This record gives sequence, structure tokens and C-alpha cells, in this order.
Amino acid sequence: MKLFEIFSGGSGANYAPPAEGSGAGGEVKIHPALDHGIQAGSPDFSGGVLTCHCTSDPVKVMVSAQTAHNHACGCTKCWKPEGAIFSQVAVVDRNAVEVIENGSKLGIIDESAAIQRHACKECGVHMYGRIENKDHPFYGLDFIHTELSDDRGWSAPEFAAFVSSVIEGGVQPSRMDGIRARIRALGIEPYDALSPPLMDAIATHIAKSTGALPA
Ligand SMILES: N[C@@H](CCC(=O)N[C@@H](CSCO)C(=O)NCC(=O)O)C(=O)O
Ligand SMILES: [Zn+2]
Ligand SMILES: [Zn+2]
Repeated sequence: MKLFEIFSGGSGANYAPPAEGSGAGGEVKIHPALDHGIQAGSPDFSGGVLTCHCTSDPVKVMVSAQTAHNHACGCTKCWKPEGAIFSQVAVVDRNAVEVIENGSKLGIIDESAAIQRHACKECGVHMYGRIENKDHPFYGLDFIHTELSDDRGWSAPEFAAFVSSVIEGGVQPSRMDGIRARIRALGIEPYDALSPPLMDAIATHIAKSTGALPA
């Protein structure tokens, strides 16, 4: 199976957890779209419109396909809603992503990054992350945050990635046991990189490009 096949397979605007990230019930806050239980996706869902957080002239991006491999990501590069320590990010075929309004407000956060994040220069929200390197294992896929859409039915988060990286973002290392326990209680597994199937797929892509495995 090709990597592309494997990988294509409520707004957080007012979210403000306490500084230490514990809710009233004592739960660790992960992300507003996960904290009250993970919502299942709909098998017949076929996309929706992502809207940035600007109150006037928001950027709108049409995504005309269901997402795959939705996950919570603890890395420092993915966009997180105010107060959240994880992002929620999924992939979708780049051909299914189209900027439909106010695209002039978009700029690329870091042109040297593998995933070029096209963000609203006014509100800072990342509208889509695109890979331009054709040799990258994930070329052909865009990274999007489905919480930017009011549509319901997007694929559900399946795992938490780059969990240890939240420390790089300023989370106290002493909180990690609680964070991993909360992720497991939500019904998904915490990983310090991507999920094992995706890491295997990346390694397979590399092995085929180096010749360690037949192409
Ligand atoms: N410890 C680093 C990890 C950053 C990282 O490797 N992020 C991954 C996952 S992002 C979505 O799953 C990645 O592929 N990054 C490539 C890029 O961002 O261009 C940190 O926390 O910064
Ligand atoms: Zn905006
Ligand atoms: Zn990330």
C-alpha cells in the first residue's frame, strides 16, 4: 500500500482553560474538540468550509472531501486554539482544498518547513498546511483543522501524536503522566511521534527511496 493511500484513508474561539489546564472536574484539558468526548465521524460526510477567526472578512477554505488520520498533535508547529495544549489536525487530498474567500489575508508561516502552513495574517489561524516537496512521504496531502468548520461529520481523532513535544511548548514535564492518562481515558493512544502505522509507512517510503527495500 502506498503512503498516500494509508494517509488519505465547536470552534475553540472562547476556550480558556485554567493555566494548569485542569477542568472543574479535575480533568486535564487536551483540546476543546476532545475534552467532552470524541465525536464519531460520518461515513457519508464529504467536506465543508473552514473559516478563520476574524470577525470581519474571514478567510474561507472549501474542503470537498472527508479527512483521514485526524489526530491531536502536541508539536510546537501546529496551530492550537487559545489555551489548548494540543492541536487537532487531519489530512486531506490537496486537490480537495480551495481558498474561496479573502485569500489575500493568507501568508506562509515558515517557507522552509516541510509543512507550509498558510495562516491568516490577521487572526493567526492556520487554514491549511501544504507539502511542496514531491519526495516527501506525505506529498499530496494537506493538513487542516476541522474545528474551523461548523459542519459535523469530519473524521474523528484516532490518536495523539508528538505528546512529549508539549514540553517544548512550555508544559511542565511533571504533568505528562496526567496528560497521557487523560488521552487514554478519551479512548485514544498517546504517541511521541506519529502512530505506528504512519511511522511504518514513512520508514517504508524511505527504505524504497534508499534501495534498502525494492521500490
Ligand atoms: N518536537 C517537534 C516536532 C515537530 C514535528 O515533527 N511535527 C510533525 C507533525 S505535525 C502534524 O502531525 C511534522 O511532520 N512536522 C513537519 C513540519 O511541521 O513542517 C516540535 O514540537 O516542534
Ligand atoms: Zn483571520
Ligand atoms: Zn503538529
